[in-house]
Amino acid sequence: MSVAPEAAADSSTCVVLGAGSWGTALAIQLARVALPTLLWGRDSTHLGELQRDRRNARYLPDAAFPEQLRIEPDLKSALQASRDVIVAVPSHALRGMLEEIAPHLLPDARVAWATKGFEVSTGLLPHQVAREVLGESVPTAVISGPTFAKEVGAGLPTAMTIAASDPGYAAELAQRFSGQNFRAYTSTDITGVEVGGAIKNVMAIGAGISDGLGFGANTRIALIARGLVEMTRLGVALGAKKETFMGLAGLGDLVLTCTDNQSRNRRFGLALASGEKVEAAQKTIGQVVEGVLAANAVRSVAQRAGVEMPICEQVYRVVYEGVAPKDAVKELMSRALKPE
Ligand SMILES: NC(=O)C1=CN([C@@H]2O[C@H](COP(=O)(O)OP(=O)(O)OC[C@H]3O[C@@H](n4cnc5c(N)ncnc54)[C@H](OP(=O)(O)O)[C@@H]3O)[C@@H](O)[C@H]2O)C=CC1
Ligand SMILES: O=C(CO)COP(=O)(O)O
Repeated sequence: MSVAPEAAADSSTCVVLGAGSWGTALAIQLARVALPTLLWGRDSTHLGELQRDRRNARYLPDAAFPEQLRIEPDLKSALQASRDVIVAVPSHALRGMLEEIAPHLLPDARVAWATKGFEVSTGLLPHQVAREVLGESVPTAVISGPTFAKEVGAGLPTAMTIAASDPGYAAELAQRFSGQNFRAYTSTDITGVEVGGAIKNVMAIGAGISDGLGFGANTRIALIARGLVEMTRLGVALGAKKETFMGLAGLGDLVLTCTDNQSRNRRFGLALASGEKVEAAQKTIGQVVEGVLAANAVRSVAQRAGVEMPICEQVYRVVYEGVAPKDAVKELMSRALKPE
């Protein structure tokens, strides 16, 4: 396999790292709007299949690759071909991925990530991890919002948020992704956008548990509305803007993930409510379930920040302490009454 020479020479080339469902969908979107796009993944056998089939049968089987999408198995070559790097690996792999690419980035490289979650061992948000690894001089951005990979792969109308401290970079990246089917909004509130993306996964587990136990629409919406309060409270304590949580990367992604079974986090919650064990439920889903790690990380981050997050706390207890989902709900309902 090799990179098409015209792709390597073109300054508009983007490289996407991570050939799971989201990396593949993002690469398809960039190629769909006619940008030369390289997709790299860590498993060369899998990449060979992508090259052969012109689709990702394992992670995104229904979406055929546009012509502008090329598979690049060599990480260094991919990074030499483009200054615009988009990282789409799970949160547990983000630091390692950034460390691996750092020595090979072009001098004017810009790095964005689509990862949702905190780093569990440190409680750091992705932009804080990136700053530790890449330093201050590399322009960085986060891509987030209500964006199921399957729907982006299918070209269905979608909106997302791109946040960067440099508004020019966010605007340029938004321009690159946007097309007739896709609209990217910009923000400078990196912390808010990242907190939204991390917390909504924990809430989606909660919503799956609630629906799986047979509770109704009232319960689901109470969870979403109070979940938004928890998310906002933590975000603001960490320096985010309150308004960000009313946008695509806050409320938008929270509602999407809590209400649709495309969400792996929601399906994980449904499985727990049906009595499945944590490991078995993760195995059945067969893809990353970020809310499992986030439930753990958020607990420590919230405790450190002195922020009360009762729904996240109960999701943590179900996932890590084996508390029965029904008992977790009872606990939430019996909390002392307070003003909204
Ligand atoms: N899917 C979606 O709809 C969306 C996902 N996201 C976020 O995107 C991130 C990635 O998730 P998603 O693509 O969905 O996950 P998937 O489970 O679909 O795929 C995970 C991908 O990451 C790869 N990977 C795992 N560990 C490493 C590593 N150490 N180095 C390099 N690659 C690695 C896997 O490789 P391998 O196959 O070899 O294991 C696989 O290609 C998550 O943070 C998620 O929350 C954000 C928006 C939408
Ligand atoms: O982040 C997502 C949609 O915005 C994907 O959600 P899940 O990881 O729960 O599938």
